[in-house]
Amino acid sequence: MKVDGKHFRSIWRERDGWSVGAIDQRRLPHEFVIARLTSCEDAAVAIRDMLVRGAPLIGATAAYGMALAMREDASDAGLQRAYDTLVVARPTAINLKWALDEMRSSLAPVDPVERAEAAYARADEIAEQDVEINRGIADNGLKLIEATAAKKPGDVVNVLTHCNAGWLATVDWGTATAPIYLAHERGIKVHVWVDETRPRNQGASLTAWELGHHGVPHTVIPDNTGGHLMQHGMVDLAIVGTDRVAANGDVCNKIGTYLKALAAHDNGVPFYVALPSPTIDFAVHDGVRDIPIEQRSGVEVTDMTGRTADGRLETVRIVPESSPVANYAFDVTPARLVTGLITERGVLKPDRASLAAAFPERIAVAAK
Ligand SMILES: CSC[C@@H](O)[C@@H](O)C(=O)COP(=O)(O)O
Repeated sequence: MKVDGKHFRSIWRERDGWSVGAIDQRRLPHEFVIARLTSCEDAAVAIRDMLVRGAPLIGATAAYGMALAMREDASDAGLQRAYDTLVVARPTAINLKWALDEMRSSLAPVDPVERAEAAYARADEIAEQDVEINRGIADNGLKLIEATAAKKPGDVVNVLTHCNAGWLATVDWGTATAPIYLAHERGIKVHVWVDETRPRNQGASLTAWELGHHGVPHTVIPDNTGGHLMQHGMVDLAIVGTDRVAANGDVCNKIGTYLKALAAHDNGVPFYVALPSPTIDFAVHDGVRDIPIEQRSGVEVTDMTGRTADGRLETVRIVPESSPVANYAFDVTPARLVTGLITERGVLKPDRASLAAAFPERIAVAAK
């Protein structure tokens, strides 16, 4: 996607051929800063500290982290050590484990002398595959936006989204935003309601920044606004991303997604989830019960950072010093509240049979 006319992906191999460039997402929307990752530890810290975030990008970063690790120590022990370091960086997005499993199984049979080269090649493939998958999601989700547009000729299609499931959260295009970008490119009038997404404000900081740079009309709303908009016919459809979809179609995504799905259900607003197939976890049968929910530092809740009028970044506390806080980073929306899963292989019903029929090769892997 473009930033000030220049094409960027969220992660790439630098010109030196071995170090890895990534946009430091903690600094957006205030500053556009590129970070250079030069070790497996750098990649693990980038994921843990959310320099990079978003399920597919976490997976791609982990893949490059393995490649960086193979430059340092390509032995069997080194391979396992890199896997163990990266796999615990964040617990909820299953793309992390998916990418590491892919890397480990393709590298294990390779002679250690050739492992570093093979690791970069496989990491590049994982990144390219993400872009291709998201293009598939764009095509399949576009049909839903087109169908909505056809019902209100000349009118704007209003899409509500939560968190950032845009190109910054993937390698390119995004998942939830991919159909929106394509619809915009095709001349369909779309407008996006962007949930601010407390506590880290990925909607206000990242989705709004992305959409703005791409010229897509949008409005940032406080997280509590969606229900009101839906009651008044101001949302045609909701499209969100996901960090893990269980075999039964339950969807884990950024905290607050469940509440939006409830409001959508109550108001007859279609609620779609866009997902690349690596986000499906066939090993988890009941998402509400079994998907691990990351709990993050309370500082994300108590403190807010922003730019002052004279251009300084300032962090202020907004909660009384003595009040305890809780920071659950994700929640799970039961499949019964999801209208459809927008995947690279079509829009699926959120149930075991549909997921299994569309992605049989993933079941075999989960069963191993
Ligand atoms: C295509 S990204 C889908 C999800 O990863 C996204 O909606 C989300 O919840 C991101 O959470 P984050 O905590 O910012 O990594």
